[in-house]
Amino acid sequence: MDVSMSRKIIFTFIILAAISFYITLLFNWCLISNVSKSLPIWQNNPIIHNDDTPLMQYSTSVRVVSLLEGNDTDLNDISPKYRLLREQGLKAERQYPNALIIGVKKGGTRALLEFIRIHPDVRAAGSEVHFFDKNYHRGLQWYRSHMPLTLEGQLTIEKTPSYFITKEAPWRVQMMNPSTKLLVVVRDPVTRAVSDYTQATSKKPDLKRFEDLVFINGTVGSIVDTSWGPIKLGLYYKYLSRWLKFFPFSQLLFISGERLILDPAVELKRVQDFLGLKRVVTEKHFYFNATKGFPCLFKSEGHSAPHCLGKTKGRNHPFIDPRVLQRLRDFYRPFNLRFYQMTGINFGWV
Ligand SMILES: Nc1ncnc2c1ncn2[C@@H]1O[C@H](COP(=O)(O)OS(=O)(=O)O)[C@@H](OP(=O)(O)O)[C@H]1O
Repeated sequence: MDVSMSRKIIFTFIILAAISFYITLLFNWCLISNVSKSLPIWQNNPIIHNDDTPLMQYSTSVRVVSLLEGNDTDLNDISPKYRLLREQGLKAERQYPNALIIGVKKGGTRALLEFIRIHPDVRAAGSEVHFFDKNYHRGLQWYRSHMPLTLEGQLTIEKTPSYFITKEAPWRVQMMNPSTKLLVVVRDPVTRAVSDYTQATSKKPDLKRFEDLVFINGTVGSIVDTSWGPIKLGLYYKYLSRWLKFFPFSQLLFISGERLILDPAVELKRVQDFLGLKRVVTEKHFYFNATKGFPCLFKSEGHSAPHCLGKTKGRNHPFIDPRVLQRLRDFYRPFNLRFYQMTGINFGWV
């Protein structure tokens, strides 16, 4: 091999080495710049989850927040949805309820809550909070912490049916907010008593027969035992007069439990008007489920598919001696009349 030939080989080798070095450099630069671009994306998009537990991911502590149920500090979160809300001047907060479904037990209170919360301007506490009866000692902050997050303009609603019969509840609610709107779902006290009893037997199957508990000495002709819870609770006028000592009549709305089953849209129209809401919940939201025998929903906040209320709503009632039922109707008649006079509504219980 002559000298000029070996020079050519060395020269070609140098050129090739330079090109390969340049390509490697270019490749590494692209790689580094892409990785650094993707890092802020991880940081700006924390994973949305229903739990508050921190999640370790990509060796980084990622705060897990729920858009709907998080606490107030979640608002400082940099999730794009919150940023969007903030940019629009919207702030999500927990607030005390503007309206309460105060009763009556077994009147159809769950149905009312589930129906009204379809409304986009309504947010509801999912379970009964029992603040104004059992949990009052826990304080208002505790109560508020059990409320859902709401945006400006949205109403907060809570339902605990035992409020209606709790002696202290009227003044306690008034102390919280004298403008609180009060919703009362009422139902024929006779069927309500049977419904109450049916629920009690589901928890205590060895409970005496309804017929044996209704009367003081257990016989049909004798005195109705008004100390027995299912009977006492049907004396609506008595409980209502307590509430009227603390709230003007205009702040109460009475919903017929029977109409809520037969024609939910009509009752929901009244409820929306009373709460100052646009009439959004209409007949289009309901269908009648013949098997269940009750109106059900096409969709709601938590379900995108048609669904009915749970198994504990719309139970089969036991057979009750018709003479006992008639005796109870006669017993309630004067008290119902008094209630009709107080509310200005004839609920048609016969
Ligand atoms: N749409 C629909 N689906 C199912 N059930 C309905 C509905 N609308 C009203 N109801 C009636 O609601 C009764 C239960 O009342 P409450 O929800 O107030 O009960 S509770 O006090 O919260 O336990 C329940 O009483 P029972 O029939 O005795 O189970 C129902 O009659």
